[in-house]
Amino acid sequence: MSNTPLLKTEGLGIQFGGLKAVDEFNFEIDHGQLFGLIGPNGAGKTTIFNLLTGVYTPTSGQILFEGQSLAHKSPTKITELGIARTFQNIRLFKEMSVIDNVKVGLHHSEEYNLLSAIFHTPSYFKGEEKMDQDARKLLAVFGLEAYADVKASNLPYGKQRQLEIARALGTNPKLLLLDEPAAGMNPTETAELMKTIELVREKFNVAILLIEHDMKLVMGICEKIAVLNFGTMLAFDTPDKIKNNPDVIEAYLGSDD
Ligand SMILES: Nc1ncnc2c1ncn2[C@@H]1O[C@H](COP(=O)(O)OP(=O)(O)OP(=O)(O)O)[C@@H](O)[C@H]1O
Repeated sequence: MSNTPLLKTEGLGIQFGGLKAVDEFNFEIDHGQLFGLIGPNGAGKTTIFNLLTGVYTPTSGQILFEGQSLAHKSPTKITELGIARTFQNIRLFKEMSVIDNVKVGLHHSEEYNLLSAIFHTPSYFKGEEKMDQDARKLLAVFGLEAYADVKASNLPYGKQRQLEIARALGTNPKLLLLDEPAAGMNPTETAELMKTIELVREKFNVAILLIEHDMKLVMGICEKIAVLNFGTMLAFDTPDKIKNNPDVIEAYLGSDD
């Protein structure tokens, strides 16, 4: 079992009508690794996240998570198995408090007994208390504990993105997928985010795959980078090699991004 990669895709593909959005995508990531996924707009990056999380069903190939096929598994089941994500456009429960947003994620990992919840038994209160403590611990990692009772929509933009990551971590993932976490951030927020991502990887011992257009961030923290172009993998290498790969320069770095 120790040789089994955390995540492996074999010939993964999906077609929408005549368009092969992702084609023959072969990729591997192991426990604790921090990889990037880059490529021009429309290259298929978010589609890959949607395939990995069960939002889309592949039309070819397969996805193995700890050696187990994810075929026909629902997004909820996939979260339970250990894959969590954030979205390109922040998807928080904006009217709820910061801490309640984290608790929503924690429900996945808690043994939740419906009867005890309805009748508010002592075990319900104990469960609630534990959830509250766990949520506060997670917020503390992101320096968000002082904002626990603030409405999520009232947080500054950069902190909303951090909260989304905190909520995803609440499901106790082994693999965290971050979709353009620096989108819309100013340089100070981006620099803070880079530190947060590295801290999360160390503290939670989680593998991270991130889609990002901010090259400074990607090149600065990723061990390896997969480059996607028109749905196919153009290169999969270390940041230094990617930077100097002529195909990549032409397809991506030379484009408007
Ligand atoms: N549900 C869908 N139905 C039809 N086409 C789709 C669907 N989802 C994605 N596509 C198409 O697949 C291609 C890849 O889109 P995707 O959003 O994965 O790109 P991306 O690399 O994430 O781009 P960006 O950097 O702009 O977010 C695009 O041509 C897109 O229009």
